[in-house]
Amino acid sequence: MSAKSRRPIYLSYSGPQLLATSLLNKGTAFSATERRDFNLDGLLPARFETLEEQAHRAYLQYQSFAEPINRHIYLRMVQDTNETLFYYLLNKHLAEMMPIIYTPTVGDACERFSEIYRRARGLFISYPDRDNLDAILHNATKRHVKVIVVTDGSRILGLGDQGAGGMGIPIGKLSLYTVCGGISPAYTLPILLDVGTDNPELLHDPHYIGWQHPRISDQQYDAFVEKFICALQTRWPDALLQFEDFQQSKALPLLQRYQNRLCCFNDDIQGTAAVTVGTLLSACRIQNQPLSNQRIVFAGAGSAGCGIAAQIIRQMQQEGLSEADAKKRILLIDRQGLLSQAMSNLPDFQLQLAASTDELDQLGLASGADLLTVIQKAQPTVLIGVSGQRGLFSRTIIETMQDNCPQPIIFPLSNPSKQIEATPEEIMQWTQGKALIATGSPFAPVQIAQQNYHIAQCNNSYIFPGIGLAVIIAGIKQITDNLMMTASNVLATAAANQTIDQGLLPPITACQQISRDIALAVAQQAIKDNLAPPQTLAMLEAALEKHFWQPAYRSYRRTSD
Ligand SMILES: NC(=O)c1ccc[n+]([C@@H]2O[C@H](COP(=O)([O-])OP(=O)(O)OC[C@H]3O[C@@H](n4cnc5c(N)ncnc54)[C@H](O)[C@@H]3O)[C@@H](O)[C@H]2O)c1
Ligand SMILES: O=C(O)C[C@H](O)C(=O)O
Ligand SMILES: [Mn+2]
Repeated sequence: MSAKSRRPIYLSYSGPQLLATSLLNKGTAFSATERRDFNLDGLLPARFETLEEQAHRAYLQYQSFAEPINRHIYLRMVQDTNETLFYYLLNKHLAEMMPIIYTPTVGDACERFSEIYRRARGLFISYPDRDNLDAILHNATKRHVKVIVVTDGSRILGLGDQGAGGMGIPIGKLSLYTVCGGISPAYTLPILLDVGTDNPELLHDPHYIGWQHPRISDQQYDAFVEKFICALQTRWPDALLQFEDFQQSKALPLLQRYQNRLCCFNDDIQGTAAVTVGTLLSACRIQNQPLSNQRIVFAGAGSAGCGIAAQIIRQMQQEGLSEADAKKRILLIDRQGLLSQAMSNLPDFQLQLAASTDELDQLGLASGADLLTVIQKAQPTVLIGVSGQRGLFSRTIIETMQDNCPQPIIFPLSNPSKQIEATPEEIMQWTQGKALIATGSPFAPVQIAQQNYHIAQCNNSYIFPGIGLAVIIAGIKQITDNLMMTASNVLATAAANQTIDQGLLPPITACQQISRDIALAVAQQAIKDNLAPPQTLAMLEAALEKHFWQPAYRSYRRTSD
């Protein structure tokens, strides 16, 4: 539906209050009639500007900042002043601005959150306010919240505990829900659960903006989250809740506790698994091999690593392997080396995926073997980095892998860029341009022997906006691994024509189309799986068109009209 054919919005706001409401503010784009009707005369300079003209000025201002962090601060200011202009700008310059509002610059913004803090956005729910949750949610002032991203700031990208500074992540993720998934910013809400921080620098920083207190005990934490979830369910029972950047000890337990109680998912476990399986399928297509032929080694067996491994096993089972045989194709390495069933004290989610003693014997590997030894002996065809450790993939490791596999698939997925296991440039040089690479953060194309290779950004941002859109158009009640698998297959299909030099995934500028495709496929699957009320494809398509928000100014009328 074009913006022009949309009905006017009836407002009770006027004057400075209207200009201060970022979802409604048009700045110099308020017409003469609107200026008169809404008491704006004299509050704006004389000239009327179109959105396009405003965006032109904003882009010049944006370019006047050299440092990514300053560009981030600028864009966040535009977002907090005029959201229509912010999303119009983003749409126009998506490839350039996505790394500024999202990964990797959002990582700097989280680390420096207190220092660069300007204006309030979203909800900070701190532990001392635990008896006031309903009032806090009420203060969000948004009646129709449909997508929430929540973090407790405990594992922000590969940057560890950032406390309240972690709020940068939900804000950035929700910006992508809007720009890629067409979800109106009026429906989104970022939330930071402030349960303290164990980051010593933040605990001693006189400017720290959060609750300056060590993280609460596990018992207090569980009770607090439970209260939060209950308050959410009372106020917005149909909203989608995305858990984001929770530390390992919390991520999976929270997902397991809540996935059957409300419409929620953990992006680092499930969204990452979906994008990675989709990207792997794209690499397999280039190699003309099924996924089930690959032997896969993980460096990092945390939320992301084990989430991806579990989804790979499901995909291999779909290709015809038994669960046991699929498991055998995967080896996981964490700080203590190769994970095996012989290790005591492994958490359950790792134990389930750890190698059996029989497998170790067959491969001639010892429990706890280091990465290099595992690569020498197991001869993997795929290496996935989700460790957050810069430099973990050394030249020796990559060269050793290629000794037994001429075209290795190597995915250093850790974010932000400074935490990557090895850069695409390094890997391409060490493999003479042969490796099929995908990274979590964006990287410039690599030139080898006069050939430019684009590097796919295997980031969950290809997945979650489409999931959100699916929930909205179909009224999905629960997010399952099967729905995530549907999303990864849609992504693989979208990548079906990629050539090696174009990279394993379509460019991020294709994200709107991919999100639409994911939304429709996931919605249909949810209906089949009885997770949403029946609707025809035509009905879903119509709902998608109706909901897909585009940045354009609407006309306003006074409520008294
Ligand atoms: N590309 C994406 O879309 C995406 C999505 C999620 C997470 N990530 C990235 O993956 C990384 C991990 O995220 P997570 O949620 O799994 O965190 P996590 O803390 O749950 O897991 C990280 C694991 O790496 C292990 N590790 C640390 N040093 C290691 C080493 N030298 N060798 C082997 N293992 C080591 C840790 O012990 C831990 O188990 C982060 O950098 C994050 O930014 C990327
Ligand atoms: O935030 C990202 O860029 C991806 C992912 O969710 C991460 O935690 O690294
Ligand atoms: Mn994350």
